[in-house]
This record gives sequence, structure tokens and C-alpha cells, in this order.
Amino acid sequence: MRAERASKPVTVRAAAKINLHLAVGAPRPDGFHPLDTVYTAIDLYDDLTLAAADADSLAVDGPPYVDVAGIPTDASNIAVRALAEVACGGAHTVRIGKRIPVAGGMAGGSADAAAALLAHDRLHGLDQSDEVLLAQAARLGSDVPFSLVGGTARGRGRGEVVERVEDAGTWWWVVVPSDTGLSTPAVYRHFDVLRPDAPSQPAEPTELLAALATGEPVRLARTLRNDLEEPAIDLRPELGTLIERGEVEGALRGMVSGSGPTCVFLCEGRDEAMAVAAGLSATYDVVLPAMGPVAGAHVVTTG
Ligand SMILES: C[C@](O)(CO)[C@H](O)COP(=O)(O)OP(=O)(O)OC[C@H]1O[C@@H](n2ccc(N)nc2=O)[C@H](O)[C@@H]1O
Ligand SMILES: Nc1ncnc2c1ncn2[C@@H]1O[C@H](COP(=O)(O)OP(=O)(O)OP(=O)(O)O)[C@@H](O)[C@H]1O
Repeated sequence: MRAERASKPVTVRAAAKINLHLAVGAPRPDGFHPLDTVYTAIDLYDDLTLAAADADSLAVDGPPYVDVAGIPTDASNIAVRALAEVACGGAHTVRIGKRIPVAGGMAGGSADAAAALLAHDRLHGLDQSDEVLLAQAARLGSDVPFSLVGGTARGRGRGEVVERVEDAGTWWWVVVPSDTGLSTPAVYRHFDVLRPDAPSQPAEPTELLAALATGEPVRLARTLRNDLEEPAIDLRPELGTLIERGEVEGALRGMVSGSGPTCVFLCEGRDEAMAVAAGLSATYDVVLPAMGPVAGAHVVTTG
């Protein structure tokens, strides 16, 4: 969220997230679930380029593992919704270079929304405050404020109230996307079926925050938690098999990312991540080593 000003096309890079702690409470009257979560941003990015134009247009491309066909190119695209939210008049071309799996539980759409908000601000030289951008982000989705902030941060409310937390580590991951996405609302609905006794206050990440401050991966692995893992695996039993396999290959811990179906594996370091990735590649087509934490949405090119 650094201030850079430009009237030429602006490219903003925004990262995928992993929920290191995702504690979910009983649904609120508005249907959303209260969360206590700790997000971390990893070096798997979407790049969004915004330019002023005579007519609106949107184009998306990405490597074969990205389900480009599953991304709407009309007004329902969340990047387009973000621009509509902040519309200052005038048309835009939007180009999204997508690397974050679609409907994968890694906040891919949220990353694009955050990128669009920041690109719009910089393209038009608005230089709005972080508070204004964060409020715009929260209106677009629960994960969008974190996509702006990046690093490692705690999220409360429905996930949109974010504050940075101390993180002394460089964490190495292996990311394994699925061919077919999972609907976030469907996973929350299944959580409600499996956990009718969910508490109104979600569990706090006390042990996890202490582990983050030590920078020790073995300790972090012991404290990872995702309350949406059980419903995601119940909907997609093959995810349980994948998690077991990654741990056999040497990961400290495997887990479902957010609402899934992407699975992520925390490893002791870079070499171990490469070895786990090589082992999983024998069976799984797309296996992506990654590290974090990395920055939130930021300008990479202007003009
Ligand atoms: C699963 C997570 O990725 C974990 O970080 C998020 O909770 C989902 O965040 P998101 O995709 O930005 O979600 P939103 O676009 O705000 O909401 C999509 C849908 O997810 C469900 N939802 C989302 C967040 C939340 N705290 N409770 C919910 O029940 C609701 O059905 C909502 O209609
Ligand atoms: N720019 C976008 N990129 C990806 N999907 C989009 C976009 N705009 C709208 N969508 C729609 O949103 C749905 C959810 O996509 P997204 O990739 O954000 O899921 P997700 O990563 O599981 O989200 P989260 O982790 O925040 O719950 C897609 O199936 C698609 O129909």
C-alpha cells in the first residue's frame, strides 16, 4: 500500500493467502460466520494491469492449471465490481495474469479485487489513505482487506478486520491445487451441518502467534488449525489422501487451504519443500513450491 502515482497503465501484483489459523464460530444473524484467523501471503501472485480506455474490457490469461474459463469476464468479475465500487467515471481495460488457483481457497478473486482498488487509486493519482482503501476492500469481500495488507495478519469479524502480527519466520510451502474448485458458501454450509454446536466466539490463535514469533517451522506446524478442513474433506475425500501423502513425502504438516480444495504443505525449509514437491509430482500434475510471508498488493510497473 505504498504511494506511487501514475497516469500510464499500472500493474499491481497481489498474493495468494493461506490461513494458518482459521477458527469459525456459529453463523451470525447476517449469515456470515465470526472468524478468528491468521492469514499469511505467499509468493504465488496475480498481476492486474489497469489502463484508461474508451470502452471497458477485461481479459484474463494464465498457465494451464488456472481455470480461466471459470472466471467471469462480465460485471460479476470481482475486479470489475471493485472498479464499479470506486468508479470515478471513465472506462478501463483490465488485464489479469492469473496464477492463483480459481475457487481454490487461496483468495484469488480477493487478490484481484485488492489489485484493482490499488491500481485505480494510483492510475488516477487519488492517493487515498490506507483506511479508505481498507473500507472499500471490506465492502467487496471478507478476504479483500488482507489482500491489501499482506505479510502475516490476524483477521476478525467476518475476516475483514485485519491487524499485522509479529512473524519472525520465512516459511516454505508446497501448494497442490485441484482440477475442480470448491464453493466457499457450500463449505461454510457444510461446516454448519457438521458443527451445529460451534461456539459463538471462535477460538483464539494464542499458540500459533507464539510459534510465529519464534520463526521455528516445527513449532508452527504443531499449531496450524483450519475448522473448514473437515467439511472440505467430507465434500472431497481425496483431499485427505493428498494430505497424508504430502506428510509421507516429508512435509511437517499438510492442510486444506481456507475453504479448499487447494492443499498446502508446510516444510522445514527450501530444500525440504523442493523434495516434497518432487515426491508429490510423481502423482499430482500441478505442484507449486512457495514461500512467505510476502507483501500485500503493490505496484510493480507503471507506464
Ligand atoms: C474461507 C475464507 O477464504 C477464509 O479466509 C473466507 O472466509 C472467505 O472469504 P471471501 O471469499 O472473501 O468471502 P465473501 O466473499 O465475504 O463471502 C462469500 C460467502 O462465504 C461465506 N462466508 C464468508 C466469510 C465468513 N466469515 N463467513 C461466511 O459464511 C458466506 O456464505 C458468504 O456469502
Ligand atoms: N477475478 C476473479 N478471479 C477468480 N474468480 C473470480 C473472479 N471474479 C469472480 N470470480 C468468481 O468467484 C469464484 C470464487 O473464486 P476465487 O478464486 O476468489 O475463490 P477462492 O480463492 O476459493 O476464494 P476465497 O479463498 O477468498 O474463499 C469463482 O468461481 C468465480 O466464479
